[in-house]
Amino acid sequence: MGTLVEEIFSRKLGRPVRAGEIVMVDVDYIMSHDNTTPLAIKAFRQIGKPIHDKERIVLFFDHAYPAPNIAAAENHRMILDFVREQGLPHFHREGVCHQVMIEEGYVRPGAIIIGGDSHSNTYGALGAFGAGLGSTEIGVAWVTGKCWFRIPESIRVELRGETQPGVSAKDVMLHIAGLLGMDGATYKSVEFAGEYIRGLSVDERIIFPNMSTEVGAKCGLIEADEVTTAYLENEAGLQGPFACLKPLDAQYERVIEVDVSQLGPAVACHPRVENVKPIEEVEGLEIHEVYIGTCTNARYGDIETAANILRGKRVHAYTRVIVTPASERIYQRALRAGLIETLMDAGCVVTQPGCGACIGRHGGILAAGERALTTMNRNFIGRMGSPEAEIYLASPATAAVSALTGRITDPRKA
Ligand SMILES: CC(C)[C@H](C(=O)O)[C@@H](O)C(=O)O
Ligand code: SF4
Repeated sequence: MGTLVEEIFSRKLGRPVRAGEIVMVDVDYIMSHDNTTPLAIKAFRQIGKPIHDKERIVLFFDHAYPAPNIAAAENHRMILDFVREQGLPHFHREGVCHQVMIEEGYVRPGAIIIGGDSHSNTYGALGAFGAGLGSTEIGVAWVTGKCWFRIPESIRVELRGETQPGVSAKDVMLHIAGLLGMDGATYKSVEFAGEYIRGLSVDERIIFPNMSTEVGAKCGLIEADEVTTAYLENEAGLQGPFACLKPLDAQYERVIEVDVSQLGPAVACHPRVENVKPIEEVEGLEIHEVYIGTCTNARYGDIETAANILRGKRVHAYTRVIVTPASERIYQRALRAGLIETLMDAGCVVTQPGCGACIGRHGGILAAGERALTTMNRNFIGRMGSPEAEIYLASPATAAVSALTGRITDPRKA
């Protein structure tokens, strides 16, 4: 009996655990990528002991892949040598780590997964505990197969109603980020629930735990239901039974209720995610780059939304528009459906799957004085390149409509 995070840890440990307790648990998977694996390897070498279970380690090249410069190339070389030396079986290059973790079936309801990446919270969309940790802890977990946690207190976000046309799950999450603020859920578990969440696809649900990181949360969770299990069977190739845990007689530190039918399209303004404004307040602001990508909003439905808006039109002459599908699977599906052609005909640059322009390494770096409108989750200073550039966060529909005008534009007016 307890909150969803308490239920997940209680099941794993075989005894009831409560918020505030410090526990040591076996982790199901340990994820890291090209940006965080090098320091994990360093810690691993310092410990000098063998890997506990190779099956539980999942490694990615996604943050700067294919290598955009010599340093990234040397980095990949070093990691690949390690993968071969250790004979690690789970090595991926098919897109953003979090998306591929889910697609490839590493994420099961009830699982405990740690990742050397702050958006490892994403796995909570399928009822798994996912948390980001530092590289040293990743290296230690390779050796022990375990990790310690302080069980977090929980905030419940109850969402009801249906969104109006032109308003998407991203707008709802931006609204919540504005409501909670960037330290509004520090080290908490944020449970997203209610009829609105139940009515969303897994692809849309992912946005909420993914961006729980932006409000400081240790994890973001959605209880697994029949939508989750259908996804796991049909998309991730998993077979049940699944541990679809539910909170029971739970004690929440705070319960927030939002009627989503009252919300309009939202924009998180530079340089803080919590700086969320109704689109009317920023409409008309000139933009130099539109970036549709990342683990937050580059799934099939997002690409489809953008393609439907851009079909038969041309993006603004002075705005570059970059679309980076989150994974190869999404890219190929979009290709087969003709969406990539539609986007290219409209003047978009479609890049290889991965983190792309998200952290300013390659594929869409901003110059000083430039302003980007993107479907990402973060907009702090310097995130996409020059510290003198500005980043505004929005939904795929807002991004696509704005690509046509070169200015922040309300998707309801398209
Ligand atoms: C580079 C990596 C460690 C980082 C993270 O942990 O989140 C990145 O993925 C990000 O989104 O800022
Ligand atoms: S897409 Fe962006 S937010 Fe997601 S893991 Fe990559 S760099 Fe981080």
